[in-house]
Amino acid sequence: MIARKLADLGVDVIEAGFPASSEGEFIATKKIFEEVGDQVEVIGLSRSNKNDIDKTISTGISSIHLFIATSELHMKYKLKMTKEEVLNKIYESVKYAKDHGMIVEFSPEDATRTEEDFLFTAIRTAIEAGAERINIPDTVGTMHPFKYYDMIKKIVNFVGERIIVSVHCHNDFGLATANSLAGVYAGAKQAHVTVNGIGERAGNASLEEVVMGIKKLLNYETNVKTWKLYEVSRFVAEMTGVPVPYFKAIVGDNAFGHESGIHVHGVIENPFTYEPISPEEVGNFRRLALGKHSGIHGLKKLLEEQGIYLSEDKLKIVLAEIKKLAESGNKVTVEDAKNIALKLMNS
Ligand SMILES: CC(=O)SCCNC(=O)CCNC(=O)[C@H](O)C(C)(C)COP(=O)(O)OP(=O)(O)OC[C@H]1O[C@@H](n2cnc3c(N)ncnc32)[C@H](O)[C@@H]1OP(=O)(O)O
Ligand SMILES: CC(C)C(=O)C(=O)O
Repeated sequence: MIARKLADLGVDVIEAGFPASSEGEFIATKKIFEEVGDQVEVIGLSRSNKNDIDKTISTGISSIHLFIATSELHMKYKLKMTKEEVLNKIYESVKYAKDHGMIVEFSPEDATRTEEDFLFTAIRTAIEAGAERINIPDTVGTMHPFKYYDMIKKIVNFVGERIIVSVHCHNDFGLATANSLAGVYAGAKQAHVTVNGIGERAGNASLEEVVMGIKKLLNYETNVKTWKLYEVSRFVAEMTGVPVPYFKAIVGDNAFGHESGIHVHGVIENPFTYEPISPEEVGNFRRLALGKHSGIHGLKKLLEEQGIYLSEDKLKIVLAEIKKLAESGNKVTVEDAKNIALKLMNS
């Protein structure tokens, strides 16, 4: 169901699963390919070994994302392999997948903590074996945008026009979106993202933020129908049981929420004063709230929407009541404002 939503949203690629990791992932990847493979590229994640590759191929998909770690830390403690062994694995696995007709994306896992010379050797090895996409994972989110920009720029120049460079950013320092945008600005043509930024630890770069950043901040185009972002976000939240944070950019319930009087006044006059994106553009909604920060303009508008028209003096009285209510720890609703106004009108 999520894959259908993503295909409809207009993403270019869905990484459907890791077929060798379980029967469920195998079936899901196969089914997703059968359901939406005619609309969107479906790719499967795989370690750099024959067993995982064979399993991925047997789902019927024709794109594979191969990865193996290249940092000293991961090679020594996790893989227990030498550099030479890792390079051999890269060459053999990419070549094997290519010989089976796959489109190959290769990731040097933990790329951003990999010694530079070795990283370039690993990338060159993957390309020589036939990889057509190189993904540069910031596996534990330790880059910052300036550094990641420089790194991606160098890699884009190194691999040339024929190879697509991709970015994959984790959010351990809250920089996944910023780093993804820095990578795209440096020439990456693909970004790995997840709906609502869900993922291991602090999560991955969020689809909604990266898409809107590319569109509005970099002024590049994607194929994503941005007005469906909110709907997809909520669908994934419901299916996963992982709620969307209230203050989440783009798709959070408060992403277009305004309470402060000065802001609400600005938005009433011209929404662009306090909304860099219009809520409709991402399928979200504007929410004007009442509270201790409210001002006359916003209160007037909310009451008039309820059919209540008060003089300036009366509005001031209602506003004072609202602030008092809010400051005593209550959440103030439009209904509260309406009741206060009606009481005043009848007194
Ligand atoms: C940064 C990332 O996101 S990487 C992708 C993360 N995703 C996953 O891990 C998918 C879910 N994983 C799983 O279901 C399981 O971990 C499996 C099926 C992949 C492997 O399970 P197990 O065989 O029980 O091994 P386990 O997970 O404990 O250890 C991983 C093994 O893979 C090896 N390995 C890790 N990465 C790679 C790689 N890219 N290429 C080859 N081997 C690798 C490790 O060295 C270790 O090998 P060992 O068993 O010989 O010591
Ligand atoms: C497999 C790779 C791309 C990964 O998920 C990571 O390094 O974070």
